[in-house]
Amino acid sequence: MANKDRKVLIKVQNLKQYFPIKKNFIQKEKLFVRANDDITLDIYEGETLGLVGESGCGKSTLGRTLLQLYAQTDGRTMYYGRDVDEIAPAYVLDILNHLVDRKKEYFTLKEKVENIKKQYDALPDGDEKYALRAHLLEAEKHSRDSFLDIVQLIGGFFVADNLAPVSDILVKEYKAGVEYRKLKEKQNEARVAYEGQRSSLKEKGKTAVQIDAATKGTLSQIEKQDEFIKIKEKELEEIRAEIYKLMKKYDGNPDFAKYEVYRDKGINLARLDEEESRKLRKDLQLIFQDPYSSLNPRMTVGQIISEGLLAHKYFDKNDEKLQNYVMEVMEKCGLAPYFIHRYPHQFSGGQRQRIGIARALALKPKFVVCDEAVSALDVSIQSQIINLLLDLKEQENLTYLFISHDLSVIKYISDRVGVMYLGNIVELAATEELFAHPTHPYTEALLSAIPTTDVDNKKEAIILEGDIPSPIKPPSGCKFHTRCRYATDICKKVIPDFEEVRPDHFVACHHKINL
Ligand SMILES: Nc1ncnc2c1ncn2[C@@H]1O[C@H](COP(=O)(O)OP(=O)(O)OP(=O)(O)O)[C@@H](O)[C@H]1O
Repeated sequence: MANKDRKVLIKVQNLKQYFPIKKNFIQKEKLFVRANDDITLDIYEGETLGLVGESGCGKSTLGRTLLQLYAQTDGRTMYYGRDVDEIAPAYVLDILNHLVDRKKEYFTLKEKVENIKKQYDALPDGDEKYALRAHLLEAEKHSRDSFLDIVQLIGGFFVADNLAPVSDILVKEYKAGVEYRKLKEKQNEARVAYEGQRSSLKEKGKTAVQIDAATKGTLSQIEKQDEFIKIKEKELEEIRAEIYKLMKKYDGNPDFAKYEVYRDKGINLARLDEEESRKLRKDLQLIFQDPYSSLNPRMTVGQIISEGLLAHKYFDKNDEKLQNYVMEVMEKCGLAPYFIHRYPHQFSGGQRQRIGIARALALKPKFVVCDEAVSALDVSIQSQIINLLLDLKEQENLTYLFISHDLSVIKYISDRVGVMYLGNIVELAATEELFAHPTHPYTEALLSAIPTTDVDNKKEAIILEGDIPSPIKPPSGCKFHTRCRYATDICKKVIPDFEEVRPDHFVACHHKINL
């Protein structure tokens, strides 16, 4: 299936993660480790995306930033695993409340881009122009970000000269929608509790008449609430009809459809506050590299797996079903249920990694970052864990970001592979395509270093000259130019675009190979 037909789970645009460095007294400027430096990437539902690159290139940082374990420095990370009104983030209401000002702000940013563009176009090729290009790209990015903030929420309404009435009605709809959803959720919980109460009475041997009498009060409350929910539903429908009427006023505008396509139900992860992020954390899980240090030695396996389940209120502490559920997950992950009372030190490395996997998967996540998840294990155990991860992915419909420096593991497990160098993804393609046609010189060098048993077809390993440059002051232009055997003058000056060279195969390089 072509990527454009697949469902995106996470959409990353121009993501930056800079870590500040403490200033000393000789140092004049504030310095940053540019661990992720402008990454744009779609992660599709159900895929395993492999991430490779030398140590320190920013793989772990990317994984953790996507999970919002670090507050990202810049860029957009949109998540489509849940509807925006399910989480009801405050940022959405804030944008809807300030549509008029937001649009003005956007036009100011757009004008700034146009001015820089004019200066840029007037300059002859040369250093001054190259320097201005970086500035232009940055300004374009800010303007686009501001545009997307608005248009993703209001679509075609963007054409309205006066956004005040649009703002009013959309705020009304948003508030009513969130209230309605909450009421429905509460009502579902009340119904489950009611059924639970009835079946426990039945287990205690009560007759139908006795059960009816004991639960009559709860039932009448539920029915009353049903009436109230119906009223709220009607109110919401009326607001939506009003919105539709307002939309009719604008949909004849030739630009309406153009803006309407930007409407987006995703959640901007970086804009969530702590409580909102917490609600999503169960969806986004991490399996660590080191099965030794990532498990608390003072907790039993049962406690380790239950911890997240209790924190996210899947179960109550005294719920009898908790232990059964933990044992079920353990079994799925290849751990005998009677291990539940054992401590981590009583297990081998492979078994500990299974505990780490069970801990993450117990929460029924949608997206899992596996950060060097098998690197600390013996080769024979590695393949068991990889196969377990693949089986679980199928069963639970998971999406993986699989980080590894080991290309054979990446080749085996991934549907697509991203190659990172000094904070950027320099090449991205389907696994087979990438291994058959490495198009970035860095990928070519990485692949040439994989040991092979094919004696007749032995390719010579390409030795990368020089050290990995510092991510604090990375080389100008293409960051790989200091070690690239094809580099020319342009590579030192111009940041290469991330271009699609074949369907769904992207590369950032001025001298692409194997084309
Ligand atoms: N919390 C942090 N504070 C400051 N710098 C950091 C932090 N985390 C990572 N870095 C720096 O960011 C860069 C990228 O590190 P990262 O761990 O993401 O790379 P990696 O590709 O995962 O490497 P490895 O395979 O060695 O873990 C490195 O220069 C690292 O020193």
